[in-house]
Amino acid sequence: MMEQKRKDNGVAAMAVCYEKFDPAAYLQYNYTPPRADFERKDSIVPWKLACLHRAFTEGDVSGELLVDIGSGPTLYQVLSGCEVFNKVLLTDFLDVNRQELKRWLRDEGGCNLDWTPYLQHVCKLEGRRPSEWTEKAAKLRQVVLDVVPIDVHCSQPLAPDVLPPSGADCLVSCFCLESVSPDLPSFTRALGHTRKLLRPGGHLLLIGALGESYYFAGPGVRIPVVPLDEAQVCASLKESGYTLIRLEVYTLPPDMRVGVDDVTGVFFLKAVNQ
Ligand SMILES: C[S@@+](CC[C@H](N)C(=O)[O-])C[C@H]1O[C@@H](n2cnc3c(N)ncnc32)[C@H](O)[C@@H]1O
Ligand SMILES: O=[N+]([O-])c1ccc2c(c1)CN[C@@H](CO)C2
Repeated sequence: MMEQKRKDNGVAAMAVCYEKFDPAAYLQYNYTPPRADFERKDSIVPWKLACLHRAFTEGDVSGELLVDIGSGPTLYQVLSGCEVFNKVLLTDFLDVNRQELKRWLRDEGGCNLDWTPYLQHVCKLEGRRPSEWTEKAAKLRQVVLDVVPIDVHCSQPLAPDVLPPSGADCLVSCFCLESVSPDLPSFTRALGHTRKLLRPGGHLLLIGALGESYYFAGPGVRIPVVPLDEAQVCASLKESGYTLIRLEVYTLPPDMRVGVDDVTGVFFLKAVNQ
């Protein structure tokens, strides 16, 4: 009884932290230069986009439905996947983030970040002209089904009727699980909960923070993070029932450490549910 209460308290405390999450600040901190500088070979966001582009297009990932776990206020994570899947479901715990994404999807203006450079960069990765970013934006708006609530700490993270009985064909999740879990066992349990959303043989594309113990999601909004190393990520992946295909690591150069967190590295992994 005490153990369950301890788990519940940790998750509840994390939810309180997220009440102050500021999408505009978060986007400013992490998705503008230098971390998102498309002219720099060593910038973090182009590295992430290259990992995702390769993973979605190297031939083993296929199906109808791609689900993004913990989308936040960002779209970069599905810019390659929207060309491979004809249905994309975005998810987040917070309504402020779901509303940010819906504003972009409705093309009504008022978004807190201009995604054009991202769309142009991914067009280039696809061998297309950057000017085709408008077609890519239209494609993304066409394939996104909805932006729905999610809680990865629930054994059923999504509402019952959201997914088809067969589940998703592919999951993508970026900087979510380690940023919402009070400790490593909770991170591993959340990974296991997400696996239940994925069909057998489906793929997981996971991006996350290494060595990070906190990040700022707004002025004075300090959110604790489970500090992970590669070995822990691989152990949690195996314990939750996934089979690792590939793990890649980006180590932050000093000028990518901009004071909004203490992250030391970023991992990208591709895994399969079998
Ligand atoms: C660090 S942000 C990551 C956002 C985005 N995926 C990215 O790549 O930048 C973590 C996200 O997890 C969401 N979140 C918080 N608690 C959650 C929970 N219990 N289940 C799922 N997502 C949660 C937050 O609302 C936030 O959008
Ligand atoms: O450099 N980046 O592209 C980037 C993007 C998002 C995030 C980080 C770094 C590090 N902190 C996490 C929250 O735990 C969020």
